[in-house]
Amino acid sequence: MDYYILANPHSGHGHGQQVTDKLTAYLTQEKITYYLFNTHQPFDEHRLMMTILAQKNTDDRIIIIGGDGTISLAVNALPAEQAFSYIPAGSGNDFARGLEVSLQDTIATFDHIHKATPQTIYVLKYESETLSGIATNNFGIGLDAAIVDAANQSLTKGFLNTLKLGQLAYLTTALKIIFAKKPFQVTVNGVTFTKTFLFTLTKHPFFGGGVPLAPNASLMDTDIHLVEVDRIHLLGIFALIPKVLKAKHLANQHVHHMVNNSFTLEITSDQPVQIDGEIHQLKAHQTLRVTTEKRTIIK
Ligand SMILES: Nc1ncnc2c1ncn2[C@@H]1O[C@H](COP(=O)(O)OP(=O)(O)OP(=O)(O)O)[C@@H](O)[C@H]1O
Repeated sequence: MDYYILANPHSGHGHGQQVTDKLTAYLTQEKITYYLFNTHQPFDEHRLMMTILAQKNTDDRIIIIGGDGTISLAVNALPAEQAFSYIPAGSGNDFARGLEVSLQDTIATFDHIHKATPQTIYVLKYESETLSGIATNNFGIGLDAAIVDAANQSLTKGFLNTLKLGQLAYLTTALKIIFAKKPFQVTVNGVTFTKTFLFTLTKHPFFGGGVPLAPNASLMDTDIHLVEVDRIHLLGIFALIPKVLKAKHLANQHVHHMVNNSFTLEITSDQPVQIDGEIHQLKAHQTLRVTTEKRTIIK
């Protein structure tokens, strides 16, 4: 059994390179055969995964090293029946938090992988006329899309990440966007929300680098968690933020939490959507269906 490693050396501001170096040194020392495929540019994951799939034998294993963007792109390139392992090396690492994989100890994570047997997890699968794919983290419409878009571009994120306060980047950007973002209307599984501010579907608890948006969500079951927050006055929003950070927000009257294994929704105005941190557009009056897809992880 050999290892095929797909690594993004740029993830986590260079942490991907450090994690890869640590792992490959250990594999060499342990005389475990591996083949390393480093991404050379953004969105290189699909091409590399195709090469790996063409070269590997059935009993060889795939390890993905990177952050949330890397794991999302890599899983989208993988056939559903192909097992994979993941060693986190990003800045947010929400998928790794959801999987309960160590964010620190690369070698311990590999040792677990090496001895582990395959397990089933469920990730989001989304389909509309113009958008389709797999989301390993979250699918968000409106506010969180605007926040992710702005946070990805903001200089603050890089600065705060160097201080290991990446979560704050989303928070400070969120504060700015909160003043500007208008509510929108969405109908989901027959329920209409007329003044939606934040609308996020997720299979695991975390959002924006460890914020527990859906504290009871799990990758191990088929439940999809929808968290919807209404547009309320600014004081109410500010009062809600510490509650979200402490996972106490679901009891708030302006927060709606629905759990189902399938959601069908439609919006009445065009909105930005963020899918695993990538920004797309969702058109008004297009039906979007979100279900789960079974995947196999070795962790
Ligand atoms: N060699 C490369 N140079 C620049 N960008 C790359 C390279 N390889 C991959 N990418 C891009 O990096 C992005 C993924 O980064 P990733 O999300 O994994 O790290 P991160 O942002 O540090 O972590 P997190 O999302 O967990 O905060 C993807 O858009 C991917 O295409």
